[in-house]
Amino acid sequence: MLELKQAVLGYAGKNQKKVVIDGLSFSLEPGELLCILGANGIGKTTMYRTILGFLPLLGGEILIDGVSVSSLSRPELAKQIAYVPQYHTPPFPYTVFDVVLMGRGAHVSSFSSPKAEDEKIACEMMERMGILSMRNEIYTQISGGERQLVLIARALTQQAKYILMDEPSSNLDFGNQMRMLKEIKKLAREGIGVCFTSHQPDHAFLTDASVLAVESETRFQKGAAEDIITEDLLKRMYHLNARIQKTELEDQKVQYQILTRLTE
Ligand SMILES: Nc1ncnc2c1ncn2[C@@H]1O[C@H](COP(=O)(O)OP(=O)(O)OP(=O)(O)O)[C@@H](O)[C@H]1O
Repeated sequence: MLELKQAVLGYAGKNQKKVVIDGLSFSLEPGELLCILGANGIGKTTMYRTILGFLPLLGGEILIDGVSVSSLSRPELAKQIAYVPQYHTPPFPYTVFDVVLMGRGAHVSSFSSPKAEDEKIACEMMERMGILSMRNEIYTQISGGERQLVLIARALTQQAKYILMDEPSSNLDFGNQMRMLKEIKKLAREGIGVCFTSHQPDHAFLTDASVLAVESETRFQKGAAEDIITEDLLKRMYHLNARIQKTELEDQKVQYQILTRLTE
């Protein structure tokens, strides 16, 4: 289990400290799908970067199965957590295949090169994301949405226990958004703990994800999507008057939809 306990997240310079999130506690279980909601600038990326050790933890603890992530080496951490960033520009014009194969880094010792087995896994994951035919294209010359799919394939290739995704649907067209959501739901069913941020609360309903709502520096709540995403929450978080419509479907499932109108 990945656990944050009273975590204080932010930026510490030589003379000043900027706390963005203060006292965040939640856990992500293997096989759980968690959607993190929060307004722009609330601290979602800061949280990911702290979990991954790119930013120092300013207080509290971050643990995997009871062990502090700060005590893990880079390859040990990479076997536990894969990350899909919002933006990524590699320093060289690698091919799509090379970028995806980089996900095997933690599994290949520094003195050896990737083996046929690593290449097979990379190809399988490209196929899964529908980008195998792009394998020889230059990563810096493909579209933003295509890059997003490549980064997801790279994270899958890492075969980590947990995947953290920073707005994975932000550059994707409607069809690719739905396919990506289906894919991450499937990953969770396969036992991976998947956490994704989204600016579309609908995505939490669509995927039956649990939700962590980050409302302010000190106000957070986690629970089932239908309990957390309320009309009041949408007003507090997005300053929006919206209605949540509940529809009973024939197969006894319930569908929740967020309805908004543009008013003068
Ligand atoms: N390098 C930095 N130094 C100081 N403050 C920073 C730095 N990077 C980000 N911040 C601040 O941290 C806060 C949280 O930013 P963060 O990028 O984590 O938000 P976010 O929730 O991911 O936003 P968005 O939804 O817009 O991507 C913001 O106020 C931002 O200005």
